[in-house]
Amino acid sequence: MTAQKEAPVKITSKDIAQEFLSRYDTFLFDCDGVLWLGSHALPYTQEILSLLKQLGKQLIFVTNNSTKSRLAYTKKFASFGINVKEEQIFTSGYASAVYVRDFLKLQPGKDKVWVFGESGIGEELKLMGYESLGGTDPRLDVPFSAAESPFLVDGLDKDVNCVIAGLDTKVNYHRLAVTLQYLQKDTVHFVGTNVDSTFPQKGHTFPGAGSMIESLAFSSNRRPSYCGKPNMNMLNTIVSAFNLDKSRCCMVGDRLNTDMKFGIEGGLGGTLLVLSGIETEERALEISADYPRPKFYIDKLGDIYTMTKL
Ligand SMILES: O=C(O)COP(=O)(O)O
Ligand SMILES: [Mg+2]
Repeated sequence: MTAQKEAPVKITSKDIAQEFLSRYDTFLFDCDGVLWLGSHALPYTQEILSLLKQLGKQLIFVTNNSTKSRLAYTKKFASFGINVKEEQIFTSGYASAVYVRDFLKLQPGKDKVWVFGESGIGEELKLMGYESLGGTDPRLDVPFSAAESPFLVDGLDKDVNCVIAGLDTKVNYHRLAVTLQYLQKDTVHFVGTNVDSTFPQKGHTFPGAGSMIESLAFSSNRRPSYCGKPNMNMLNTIVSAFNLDKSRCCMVGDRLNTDMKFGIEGGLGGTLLVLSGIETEERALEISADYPRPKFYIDKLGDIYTMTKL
């Protein structure tokens, strides 16, 4: 892993904040733990994003959260008073659908995808013309019975050639059991949205997508192809979509092994770790083989706004 040799700089004053802002033209924002915790916006999220827009900065949102589609995210942003276009948003669900289309080259209208996860994955697949099964189908909410599951009684769907697994807050034995049946076929590809072991919410840390996907990996004795951060395919898609000068880009995130790794291994000019989600100051400063150190860190994103404005 490319190590960040210099110790991370903590943004603690107006001068450091302004110097930080002047270095970059484009900011790539992680969402959970940076902009909000579930339905609670973090302080001054709306203000810092509009300040950056006023300064002429380009804003891109890169989330490992696959539960919502990009369109659904525009509505979440709007609920916080933030106007964001679908093209500015990249989710791990979208990245997984792109992988199915461009790398696995599954055929829309013919190949189907079994989804372990929420609506964000199936909606992105549908936009690309793929039929998906499983996912939010309410019949999966029923307690599992091998003899009665409508997904098993008539046999597996022969057109399913891929499983995409992501965060599912309705995870249960029925979903795990049927997904495993598809993964036991070695012709079925195994795609994971994101590795995040945990998921930050207001006042709590809950299980993340990785904890569910790894359960499927363990039972099937297979490894998934993970598509979200820190996978470089996701970064390459973004860099070419916007023709970005990577040296003038900064990745802002709350997790070292996804967000900071994504920015550092992707050769972006900067990385900013916020301590409002998963990580602590101690871990930000630690030298570890498992995750890189960020270039900058700050308690929370909104502090940049309060430091420069108030
Ligand atoms: O859903 C997750 O696990 C994390 O999402 P994030 O990348 O926006 O922090
Ligand atoms: Mg995050």
